[in-house]
Amino acid sequence: MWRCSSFLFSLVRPLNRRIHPQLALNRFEFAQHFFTTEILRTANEGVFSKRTSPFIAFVLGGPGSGKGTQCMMIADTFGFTHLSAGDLLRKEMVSDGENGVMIRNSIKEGKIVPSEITIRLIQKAIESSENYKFLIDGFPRSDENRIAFERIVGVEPDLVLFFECPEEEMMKRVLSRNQGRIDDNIETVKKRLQVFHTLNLPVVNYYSRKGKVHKINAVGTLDEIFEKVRPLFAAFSKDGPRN
Ligand SMILES: Nc1ncnc2c1ncn2[C@@H]1O[C@H](COP(=O)(O)OP(=O)(O)OP(=O)(O)O)[C@@H](O)[C@H]1O
Ligand SMILES: O=c1ccn([C@@H]2O[C@H](COP(=O)(O)O)[C@@H](O)[C@H]2O)c(=O)[nH]1
Ligand SMILES: [Mg+2]
Repeated sequence: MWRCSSFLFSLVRPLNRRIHPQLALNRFEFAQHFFTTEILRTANEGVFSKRTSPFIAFVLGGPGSGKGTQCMMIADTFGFTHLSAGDLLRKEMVSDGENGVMIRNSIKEGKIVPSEITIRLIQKAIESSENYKFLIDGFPRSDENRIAFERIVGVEPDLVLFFECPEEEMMKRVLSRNQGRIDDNIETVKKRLQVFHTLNLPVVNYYSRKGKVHKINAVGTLDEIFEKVRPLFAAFSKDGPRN
């Protein structure tokens, strides 16, 4: 679906620009204009069947709060595509791309990679997907990230999940994760927690004021936490339409 819109967008973009800059459509506007009918025809998921743009849930929480773990369970159960911003950056980091070294240094220091880079990776993943429902895990990390996403991609999240977890628990989980991540060490975790408080939380507060945040107590077994998450996605099914 979105891959298709991207291809067609690339065909009409020069035309848009020649006509009038204000008439140029961004990619999602284009998808809305040209694919509304198809979504209406194929969708079969209650209130969301009338959607004309992708369904986007931002999944936020401190390091080790369980975002990735719960996203995998949501994706498996409800047919979402799970896009972890951190995973996309780690993949880019080991590719031959020009930003590899900068991304590695940022992750090692627990710093936030420039918005344009992360957004480009997320946007590419959305556009190349057949799906229309996405979990964006670990993004936006700052108000600057959030504003850039809204400006570049032109959509707001439909809901925001926030996993609330005590610091000692997050620290314990990260330090016993054992996946070979370069930021799973005590020095980097301390920095990441600081960034979480100063830059990530304002994003949660912003969406709270807009009534979009669903706060989940992230302490408990995986299944206990998933049972709190489940009702938020009840309108979706695993075998629901992907295009
Ligand atoms: N409810 C839980 N109880 C105990 N351990 C958990 C729980 N949820 C996840 N974990 C474990 O904690 C570690 C961190 O979880 P996860 O990778 O899902 O966190 P995250 O929020 O994605 O972290 P990061 O932001 O660092 O990517 C993993 O080893 C995971 O298996
Ligand atoms: O939007 C993002 C997401 C992540 N980063 C960088 O990656 C690491 C790890 O992210 P996880 O989500 O915990 O896997 C994070 O500390 C940042 O350095 C980012 O810059 N922007
Ligand atoms: Mg994660």
